[in-house]
Amino acid sequence: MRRVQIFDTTLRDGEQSPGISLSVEEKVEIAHQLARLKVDVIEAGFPITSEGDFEAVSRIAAEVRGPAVAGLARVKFPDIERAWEAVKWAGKPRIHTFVGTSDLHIEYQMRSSREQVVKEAAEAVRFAKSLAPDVEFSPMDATRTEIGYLSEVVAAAVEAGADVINIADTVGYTTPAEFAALLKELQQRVPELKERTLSVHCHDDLGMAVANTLAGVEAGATQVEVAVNGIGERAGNASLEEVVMALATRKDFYGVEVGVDTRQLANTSRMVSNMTGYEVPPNKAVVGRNAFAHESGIHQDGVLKDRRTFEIMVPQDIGLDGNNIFLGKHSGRHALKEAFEELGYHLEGDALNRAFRQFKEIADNKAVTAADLEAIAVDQVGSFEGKFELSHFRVVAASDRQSRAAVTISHAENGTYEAEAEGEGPVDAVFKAIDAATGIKGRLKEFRIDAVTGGKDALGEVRVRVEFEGEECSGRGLSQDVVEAAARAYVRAANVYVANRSGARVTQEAI
Ligand SMILES: CC(=O)SCCNC(=O)CCNC(=O)[C@H](O)C(C)(C)COP(=O)(O)OP(=O)(O)OC[C@H]1O[C@@H](n2cnc3c(N)ncnc32)[C@H](O)[C@@H]1OP(=O)(O)O
Ligand SMILES: CC(C)C(=O)C(=O)O
Ligand SMILES: [Mg+2]
Repeated sequence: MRRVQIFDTTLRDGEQSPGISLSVEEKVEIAHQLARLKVDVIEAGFPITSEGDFEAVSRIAAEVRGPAVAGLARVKFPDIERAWEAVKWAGKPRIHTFVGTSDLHIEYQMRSSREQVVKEAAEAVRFAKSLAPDVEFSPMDATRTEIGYLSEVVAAAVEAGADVINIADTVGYTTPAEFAALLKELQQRVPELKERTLSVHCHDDLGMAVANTLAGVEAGATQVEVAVNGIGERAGNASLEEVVMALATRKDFYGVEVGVDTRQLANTSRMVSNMTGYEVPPNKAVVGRNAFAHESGIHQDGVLKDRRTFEIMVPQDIGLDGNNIFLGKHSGRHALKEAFEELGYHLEGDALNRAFRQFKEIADNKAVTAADLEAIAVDQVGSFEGKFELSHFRVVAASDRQSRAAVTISHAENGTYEAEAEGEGPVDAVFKAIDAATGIKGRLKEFRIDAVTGGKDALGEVRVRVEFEGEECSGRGLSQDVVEAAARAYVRAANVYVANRSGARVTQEAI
């Protein structure tokens, strides 16, 4: 049976979603989970774009074993060299180079010509192939590229040594039937494609990314580029879990195999959602919380008699068989570490110790759920611990006057600072008191609060984006007290600013 390779681009195209900015630690953690999920390729980033991206791709290449690790590069030699420097540590390194091939892209973005682009594409592939054993080439905006020219570019890339040709529906423009016809014609025009991997990369602008990807498989593609929870540029990429479960559930129809361990899908989806702050809609296919919930009487009746009447997949298939995590205030570090592992997180050393303290504080007040543990893990994996720490705060809030807050902030080297302030509500008052204590004035740009679980005793998770002297920094805080969660998030953002100002480089947390 034909095997379809799963190329995951959560950490590259997925991270291009507006507002998502993962730290290096978070990317490495997600990459480990993708390896557990057994994807075939992890596109870990676009190394030339920043020091942070370069570091993330290099670390993933060096630390994560199993999948191939790809780095993106324009058809520019410096991009390709940088991508190679980052991926070369991988067991299976890949350089992925791309260029716009539609007349729109050539004329208006590249300000170039068809002749020049085909030449640069071939040179780039040849150069990449001189460095890496595995090279992928993508004609960007392929679905709006005239087929004759698309075939010419693809043939040139194949001739130059490309191992994988990835046909990108960059702006989510095509339809399933049209895409299948395009791929078939391309294979006829470039027969050498038979000896290469044909890949598809679809965007969801018209809500057809998954349908187009599956049409690609029907038309002969043996690699699909997807992202967890369908995140990605604009409306996102084809969702990994939907494509995988469609291929697995309808194996009878598609006649292909995938190597993914589908029982890791739910964990992976939650991890990506928690770390990116992009929530999964309740009615989302496969991983939405209602995907296996039956509301109406007739459906419930059917499922009670035989699940197959209204369910085409079972929750266990995606790892929703309930976990066996029972942790309470008497649990120790080993049990906590084990529980984190079960949820897909690897915490050690200081991060585990901080998580353990946080866990004990919570367990003293409430029953700790798997969702609480995930929130604690995310809080520790992605957090940057700087010099300032919130030691204590007090706030008085009333509906008929300004709120008043007092904070004590400790500094790793300079002792403690205390300050008081008034504000429009308790959060504003605490933020102003923190400004006064640290001596750094921040301007709140974004504030988000989420309850980790239901119930009055739920943990509150606050994400802030704050501008300090023209520089925007993010922070995240977790506590049963939402004002405390907000204060912790704000102090973390201030720590990022202080570290950046002093020359240390901190890759920002996502808000
Ligand atoms: C469809 C996709 O997902 S493509 C990937 C998108 N991802 C990103 O853009 C990642 C984040 N990007 C960045 O950090 C920056 O854009 C960088 C570092 C890549 C480049 O920054 P800058 O050098 O300042 O260029 P800027 O982004 O303003 O413009 C892009 C330039 O690359 C050119 N370009 C775009 N794609 C390609 C390509 N595939 N190959 C060669 N050149 C390209 C453009 O024509 C433009 O060139 P110009 O400066 O001569 O006009
Ligand atoms: C880099 C390419 C493959 C891309 O993301 C796109 O065209 O959408
Ligand atoms: Mg894309």
